[in-house]
Amino acid sequence: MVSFTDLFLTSLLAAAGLGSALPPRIGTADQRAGRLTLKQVRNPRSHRAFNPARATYRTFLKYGVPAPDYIKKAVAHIDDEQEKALAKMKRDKGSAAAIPINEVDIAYVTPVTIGTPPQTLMLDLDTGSSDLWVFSSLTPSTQVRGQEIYTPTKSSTSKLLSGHTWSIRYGDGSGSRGSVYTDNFTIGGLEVRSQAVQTALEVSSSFTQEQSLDGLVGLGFSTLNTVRPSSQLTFFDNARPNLDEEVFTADLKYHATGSYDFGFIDSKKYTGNITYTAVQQSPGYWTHSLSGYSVGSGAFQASQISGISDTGTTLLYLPTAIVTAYYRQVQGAQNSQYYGGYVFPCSSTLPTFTFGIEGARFTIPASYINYTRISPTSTTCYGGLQSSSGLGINIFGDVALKAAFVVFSGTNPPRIGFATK
Ligand SMILES: CSc1ccc(CNCCO)cc1
Repeated sequence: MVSFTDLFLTSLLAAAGLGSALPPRIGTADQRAGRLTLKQVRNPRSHRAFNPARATYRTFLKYGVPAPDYIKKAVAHIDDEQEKALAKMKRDKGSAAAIPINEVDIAYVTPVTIGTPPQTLMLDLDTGSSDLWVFSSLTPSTQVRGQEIYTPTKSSTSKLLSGHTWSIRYGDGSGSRGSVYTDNFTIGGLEVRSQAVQTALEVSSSFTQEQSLDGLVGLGFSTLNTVRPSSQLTFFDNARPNLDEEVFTADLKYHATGSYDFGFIDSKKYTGNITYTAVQQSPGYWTHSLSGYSVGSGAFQASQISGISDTGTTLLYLPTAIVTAYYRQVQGAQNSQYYGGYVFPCSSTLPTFTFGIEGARFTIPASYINYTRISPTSTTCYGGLQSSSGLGINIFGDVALKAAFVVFSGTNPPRIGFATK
């Protein structure tokens, strides 16, 4: 059977007025004694796409005929087109804003679009969980207070994932549950077709009260997803195969809009080098260790502190011994049962808090730890650093993460990187 390549070459050679001077085939199938059979194999080292004009050019060279100019130009034309095509494939990326939902950065939301035509919602990208759920047309109106909702029946690309349900409870006691659709979903220009979108049939009161938050995008590992009978993949796990780099980055800011990037690391967003450290992905959080800490100008205390980097948790929760060492430096600070944590006079001068990632050091400004007044007229303030003793896990929440540029790397094995900014 004459192959496409043969036909293509013949036609090119014919066009060049060279007839079918195709090179003789190598590798005859003849098994008679005294004859040699050579099996052709693909060159495993050739990563470059096949450029037919280059093959023709070589044929000219092989038969000692100077290749016409247009053949040389054709080689370049095809190389350019292949280069551009490659640049488009596996080059997905996205970049979107991370907007604080109130004046003390209790959470950050990011605009996303769902469905056809696109419905825009503001969702909390949460590395501490792995469900993508939204306020929806199925959420009782008594539980919706100003949130944008996703209405699957208005999307021509929505599909019910029949028989599937979900239910989630977060560390702060909030929660939600519901049904599941798949639909087109984009963040910052990065699209995932048929992303599982979990539609809320019920949300807890703390979600109802957060009127600027329309749901969550879980960016933990998909093993934590609560959809049953079959669990669903996160947006990042769905997008990963098409991303230029298997990463997403968080650049959260203090009382300002930051950003999340997918598929690339923007060198304009950080200074110095990124220091990476190992991630344990079981049971599904971005679990890693700090290499130690220091309070204010005090000496660095080296100690492996295991915890989770969680963009969906507001504060920094560390072992009681570290937290008491910090507040011992704050005149009038106390661990208040009444207020449920460490409080201090708002007029206090707080020390900075520094944490280590391997050999690197990241300092949280005192202002981040002077988190908020107990009430608008109170002179008592609540700390951004609190004890993790009641949680059973240390949580490096937004108070810590906004002091760095953070790279969540979905490579195998996964790792997490921190850089100053
Ligand atoms: C009520 S506002 C709210 C935002 C995010 C979450 C989930 N974050 C915790 C674990 O990452 C819970 C409540």
